[in-house]
Amino acid sequence: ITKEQQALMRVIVEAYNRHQIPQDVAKKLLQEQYSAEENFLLLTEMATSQVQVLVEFTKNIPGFLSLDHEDQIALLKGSAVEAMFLRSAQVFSRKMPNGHIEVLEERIRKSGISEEFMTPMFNFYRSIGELHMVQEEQALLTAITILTPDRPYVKDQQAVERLQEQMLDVLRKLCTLQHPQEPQYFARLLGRLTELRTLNHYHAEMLTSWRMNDHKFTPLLCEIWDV
Ligand SMILES: Nc1ccc(C(=O)O[C@H]2C[C@H]3CC[C@@H]2C3)cc1
Repeated sequence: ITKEQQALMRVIVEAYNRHQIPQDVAKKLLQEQYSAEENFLLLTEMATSQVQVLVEFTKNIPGFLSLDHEDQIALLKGSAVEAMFLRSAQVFSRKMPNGHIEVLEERIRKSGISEEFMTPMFNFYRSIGELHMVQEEQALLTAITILTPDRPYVKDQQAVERLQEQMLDVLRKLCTLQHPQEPQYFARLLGRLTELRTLNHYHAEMLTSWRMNDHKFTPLLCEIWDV
């Protein structure tokens, strides 16, 4: 790993750790009562803060702010669901003290999310948990997800590809260093990004069903998901 790649990684990891879900949202998960309405409001608050954290993290990805402004918006809107699930999977699988995980799982299960979406979502959480990623890998994988060139409406795909390739190169070297006994580890991480893409479809269904039951969203969520 070259000196500049180490600097790149430090910037990404610091940004990733600096922007975390506010503690008060996490605390509320434990305190509020368990009605479906209350659970939905908590998830809305959680998703809204996840999107805020995503925007702040993205602004710190070296080179991102030099991209075409409309492409910056297209990348954020195109990756918001995947970045949110990647981060909540990581929060789920490690950051949260044990008691909290069951509570969050319980609230998600009882918030009007349809069963057919629940399974793939928790399978994904489990598959991320099993990887035991270090924070550098988590931060780089999130940046790689955001810098996906073929999102809808991206005009200058080459510019995005150049940034993404830089991140992929650092991640590949890091995996070789961190997991010498597992040469396939890097490929497994990228395989998670494919699994992540399938969640987009389920998430869109989830939003539609909530909207049909007249559930309230925040302005930020309406804007990022065009609902
Ligand atoms: N009004 C909304 C509430 C929650 C979401 C959402 O995507 O929630 C995500 C956060 C974690 C729990 C369900 C998923 C993962 C979207 C709109």
